[in-house]
Amino acid sequence: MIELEDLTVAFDDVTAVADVDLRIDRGEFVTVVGPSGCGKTTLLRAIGGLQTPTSGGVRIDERSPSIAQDAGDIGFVFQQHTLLPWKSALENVTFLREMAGESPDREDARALLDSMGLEGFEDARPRALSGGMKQRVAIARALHLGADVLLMDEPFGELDELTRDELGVELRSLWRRERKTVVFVTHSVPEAVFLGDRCVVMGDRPGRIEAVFDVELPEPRDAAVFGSRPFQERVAAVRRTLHENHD
Ligand SMILES: Nc1ncnc2c1ncn2[C@@H]1O[C@H](COP(=O)(O)OP(=O)(O)OP(=O)(O)O)[C@@H](O)[C@H]1O
Repeated sequence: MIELEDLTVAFDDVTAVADVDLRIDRGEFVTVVGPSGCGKTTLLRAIGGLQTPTSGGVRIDERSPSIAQDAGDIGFVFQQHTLLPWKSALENVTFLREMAGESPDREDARALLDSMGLEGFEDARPRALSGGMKQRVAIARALHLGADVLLMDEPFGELDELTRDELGVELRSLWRRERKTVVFVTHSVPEAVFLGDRCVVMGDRPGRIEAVFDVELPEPRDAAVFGSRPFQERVAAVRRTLHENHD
């Protein structure tokens, strides 16, 4: 379980995140949506131990984020794929575990790439992969680490809309198989509603939680959901809350 208690992160003259309380259950998929600059990335970085809180705190299964990270329990996926250009897709997946001193499990890495639709691209370098494929490799890399918690910061932000929808469908189905705890930050309301069990809506100045929506949609969530009425109603409700809290 991830517990945020009274979490505040301030930079010189900006309070990026103010008094955030949130509990995320093990195996839950939580999305965070909010206007640009409202503190989403800062919140995610604090959860992952990359940003020290000014006050309040974060516990991951009763441990500090840095201890959880040292134990290999947190995987990150960022907007920029951060793959190593000189390594193949397969080597990029195994690399972080090798860095951690573990022997590479090429079979697991290969299976993950296959499950992400990258069969036949194991030996390709990143420059030969499309943006969507690179993000698939980055997700496989995080899963190969064996982390229970995946922190994802706009991972599909640079992709075209169709690829973004496709990857959303794949990620949700992957999550149903693996049941990782996922915290997923996005600007996109439809993406937040489609992916999340709960959708956290942030307001800005200072960054705070305005509302948390339970998203109950029929499973499995596939592309047909995007056109469904319950989906569109939830998107409209989240949008309303965002607009109400943005000046
Ligand atoms: N290292 C830093 N030093 C100073 N200010 C920072 C730092 N990191 C973030 N901020 C400020 O904190 C606020 C929140 O930034 P953050 O990147 O968390 O927002 P965001 O919601 O992720 O934005 P976006 O959606 O545009 O990526 C912004 O005003 C930003 O300028």
